[in-house]
Amino acid sequence: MPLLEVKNLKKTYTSRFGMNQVHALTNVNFTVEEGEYVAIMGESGAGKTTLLNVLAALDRPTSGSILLNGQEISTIQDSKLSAFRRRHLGFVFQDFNLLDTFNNQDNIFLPLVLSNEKYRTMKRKLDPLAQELGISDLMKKFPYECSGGQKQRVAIARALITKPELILADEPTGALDSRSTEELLMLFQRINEAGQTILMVTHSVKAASHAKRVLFIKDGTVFHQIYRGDKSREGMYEAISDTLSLLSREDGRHV
Ligand SMILES: Nc1ncnc2c1ncn2[C@@H]1O[C@H](COP(=O)(O)OP(=O)(O)OP(=O)(O)O)[C@@H](O)[C@H]1O
Repeated sequence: MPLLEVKNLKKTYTSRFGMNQVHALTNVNFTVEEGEYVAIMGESGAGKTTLLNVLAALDRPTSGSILLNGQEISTIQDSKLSAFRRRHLGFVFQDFNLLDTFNNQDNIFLPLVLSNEKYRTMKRKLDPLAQELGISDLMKKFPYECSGGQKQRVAIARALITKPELILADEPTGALDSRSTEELLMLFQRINEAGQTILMVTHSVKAASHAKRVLFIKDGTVFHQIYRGDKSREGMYEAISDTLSLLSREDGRHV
């Protein structure tokens, strides 16, 4: 059984008085196996953020099915959604989403605090993770005292501390300089090699070339995919660039 199974997923936004409809996801089908590292690419407006929001159970699909470990998530009751997200998913955002009024340690503890874990248990989980991510010295600092790359590592610690089945990352390198981008990509690779499943939306060909598979979304559907296979990073980079330029042409359906 795949870790994530998305079937016939549709999302239509309807304006308040029903005058306008936008078919953001027209028919999305794909699966993600445990341990995969998948990037999602596509032009602006293709439906990537919509897809991520629906997968994250932050928004409801219009129809279709999303199974995470066999559990249908599109029909989970509102009252149970936050707990579901905390238990099963980890999030990494472009703008980090850290709370500036909490120090880094408390930001990382947040999902555990919400699950009523004891301080001692939280600390036991944090210490090896902070060490692995190279942020042990930053625990008492506040996010506004840290660089973008440091903040993103804190955000990754917050995502990983609950041992989620799936990390959903939305443009995680978008706010980072090239050195921090490289560090983050190496870190994602290490985390993935340690068994963590990652699904990442990105505009960056470089970021996507680190993934084991890239899905291309066009007009609200999965249009094409590339497997890394035994391609080098450079080979993957080229294959992604070629596909993107085909996608941007009107006759891209010949991919
Ligand atoms: N809340 C909303 N209400 C109405 N239409 C929306 C809403 N959110 C997104 N859309 C529309 O749905 C389509 C897909 O948008 P989406 O944000 O998912 O694209 P995207 O691929 O993430 O784009 P980008 O790369 O620019 O972030 C677009 O036409 C967008 O205008």
